Amino acid sequence: MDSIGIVGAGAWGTALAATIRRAGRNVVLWAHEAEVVAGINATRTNATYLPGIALECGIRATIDLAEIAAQGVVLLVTPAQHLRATARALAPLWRPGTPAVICAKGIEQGTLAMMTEVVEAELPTAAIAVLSGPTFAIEVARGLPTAVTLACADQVLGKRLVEAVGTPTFRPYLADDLVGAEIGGAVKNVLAIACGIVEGRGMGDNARAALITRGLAELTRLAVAKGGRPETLMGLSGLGDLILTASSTQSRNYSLGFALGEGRSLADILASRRAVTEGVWSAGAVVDLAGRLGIEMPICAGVDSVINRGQDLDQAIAALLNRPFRAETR
Ligand SMILES: NC(=O)c1ccc[n+]([C@@H]2O[C@H](COP(=O)([O-])OP(=O)(O)OC[C@H]3O[C@@H](n4cnc5c(N)ncnc54)[C@H](O)[C@@H]3O)[C@@H](O)[C@H]2O)c1
Ligand SMILES: O=P(O)(O)OC[C@H](O)CO
Repeated sequence: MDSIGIVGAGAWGTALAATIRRAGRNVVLWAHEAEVVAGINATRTNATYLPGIALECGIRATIDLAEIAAQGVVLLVTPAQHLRATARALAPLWRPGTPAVICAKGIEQGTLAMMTEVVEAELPTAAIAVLSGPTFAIEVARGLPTAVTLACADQVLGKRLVEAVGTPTFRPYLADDLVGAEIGGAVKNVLAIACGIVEGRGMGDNARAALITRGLAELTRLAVAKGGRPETLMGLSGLGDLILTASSTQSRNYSLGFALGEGRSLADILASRRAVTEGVWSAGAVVDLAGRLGIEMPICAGVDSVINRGQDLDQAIAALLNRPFRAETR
C-alpha cells in the first residue's frame, strides 16, 4: 500500500491526494481532462478544481487508467453518475483482490444502485471499502483536523487501509457497515439542499434543526431497508456529514438550496458552477429507491419535486408543513 491510485481529480480526489501524500504514500491521480493532468504535472496545483493548494512531487497526474490499476489501492472519486463508466473502463486492467475505496457520494440514476452495487457489478474481483464523512475538500487539503468513516467488510484489510491513509489530522474510524456509510453520504446531499432552501427562504433556525433531525430519520430508514445498521447513521458518515453539509455555505448542496430559497432558478444556479452538486443528481434516485422499498422520505421527496418535477417551491414547503402529525419514533 505504498502507492495509491486515485480516480478523479476534482476537489475531493485532489484533496485526498494531498493528505495521503502527507501520510507518506506516493500518489498517482487520474483526471478525466487532459488539461487538468498537464496543469497538475506542470504547476503542482489543480487550478481547475482545487486552486491555491500546492501538491507535493510525490503526487503525479495521469490520463492513463492502466497506471491507476497498477497501484496497490485505488480510490474511486469521480462524481457518482460517472462511477460506472469509469469502473467499467478500469475492469480489463484490474488486478484481482486490489482494494477499491469508494469516495463518491450518490445513488445512480435509472438503476437506483448504490455505489457499492455499481462497483460490485463492474469490478467483481475488487475488495471494496467505503470512505465517507464530514469532509470539505479544501479543509482536508489544508491539513485541518478531519475524521471519517472507513468501512470495510474485511477488518484486517480495513486496518491496513486506515494505516495507509490516516494522519493525525485525517483520522479514519474503522467500520464494517458499508451500506450505512454510503447511504448517509448519498442522502445528506439531498437533505442539505432542503436545509439551504429553508435558510434562503428565511424560515429560521428551528426549521433547519427540524429538517436535520427528521432528515436523519429518513436516511436511517433507507439505510436500514438496504441492510445498514442504525448506529452507523449516528456516526461520522451519517449524522456527522449531515450536520456539516446542512449548515455551511461551503457546501455546494446547501448553497444551491440557499439560492433556490432566494428565488433563483435551478438552471441559472447550475449554469454558474462547474463543481458537481450531487444532491441534484441523486434526489430522484433516492426517492425512487425509497418508493421501491416502501420507505417514506417526505423531505427528499419535496426536494425531488422542486428539482425534477417542476413543483413550485412554496407549494412543496406547504405540503411538508401540512403533513399529518405523527409519532416521533415511528
Ligand atoms: N468536494 C468535496 O468537498 C467532497 C468531499 C467528500 C466527497 N465528495 C464527493 O466526491 C465526488 C467527486 O466530487 P468532487 O468534489 O471531487 O468533484 P468536483 O465538482 O470538484 O469536480 C467534478 C469532477 O467530475 C469529473 N468529471 C466530469 N465529467 C466526467 C466524466 N464524464 N467521467 C469522469 N469524471 C468526470 C471531473 O473530472 C472532476 O473530477 C462526489 O461524489 C462528491 O460528493 C466531495
Ligand atoms: O460541498 P458538498 O455539498 O458536495 O459536500 C461536500 C462533502 O460531501 C461534505 O462532507
